[in-house]
Amino acid sequence: MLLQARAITKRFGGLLAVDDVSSAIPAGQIKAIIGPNGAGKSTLFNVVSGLYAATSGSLLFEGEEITGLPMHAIARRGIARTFQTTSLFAHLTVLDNAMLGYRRHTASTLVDALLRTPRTRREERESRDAAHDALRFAGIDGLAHRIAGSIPQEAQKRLAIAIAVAAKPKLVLLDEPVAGVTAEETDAHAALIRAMADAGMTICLVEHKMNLVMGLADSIVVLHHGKKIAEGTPAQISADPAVIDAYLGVKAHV
Ligand SMILES: Nc1ncnc2c1ncn2[C@@H]1O[C@H](COP(=O)(O)OP(=O)(O)OP(=O)(O)O)[C@@H](O)[C@H]1O
Repeated sequence: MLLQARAITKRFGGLLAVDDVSSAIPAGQIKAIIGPNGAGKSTLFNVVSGLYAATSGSLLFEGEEITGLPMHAIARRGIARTFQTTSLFAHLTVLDNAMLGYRRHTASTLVDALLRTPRTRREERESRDAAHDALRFAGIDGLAHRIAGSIPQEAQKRLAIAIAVAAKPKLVLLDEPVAGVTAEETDAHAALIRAMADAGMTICLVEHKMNLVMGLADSIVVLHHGKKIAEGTPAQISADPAVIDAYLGVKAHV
């Protein structure tokens, strides 16, 4: 298993946002987390990526304990994430944003940077190459020198993915990758996510758009009031009465 979550619980005061959730993601799999608003999906992501410390439970990545490590340490292990709300540096270029994604591989200190040591120059070259590769992968290398805040929203979503890809991660956490994009663009994003998996990245995504989830995921975890109520293939999940009751049935009426 690439990632194992064991009995993860996250409490905010009196609220149990994530309640005793266990799951595992084998390398190469696309795992989706679904559930109604407030079910605890983003909170679980935030625990896995190190933004929040779990109240209890443990996380193993490549068999090693990562519970409680800070975000940058988790990123260095090879876990990248995108955020639901775009978290780009809007005033920087598309290329600069993608170069930031590569940071976990660089070791230059401020002194190196000021002295422009050979290490700094080599790392700049490497991160530029990795950033261009990631932008090409996401289909937006043509926008490399544009200001990130000025490109269309769909391209910004692609950039968020490119930033994650530039980190050359083993596991990518995608938080609502197609929120706010059109149906047509959703298909193109699905193809991009599939290409990430084909390139060797393991994917865990939170998404409300069921057509994307059902078409893409190898396995789905369903959360409801912080608890895992089901886990299985898209066919198993779409036929599960508890899931239909808690989520899919409700969505059908919206
Ligand atoms: N930082 C926080 N402080 C306090 N409560 C929080 C915090 N973050 C989330 N919560 C609460 O935890 C619960 C789970 O929220 P979470 O955002 O994880 O749900 P979600 O399934 O991602 O929902 P959505 O689909 O709307 O994004 C909610 O009741 C939410 O209000």
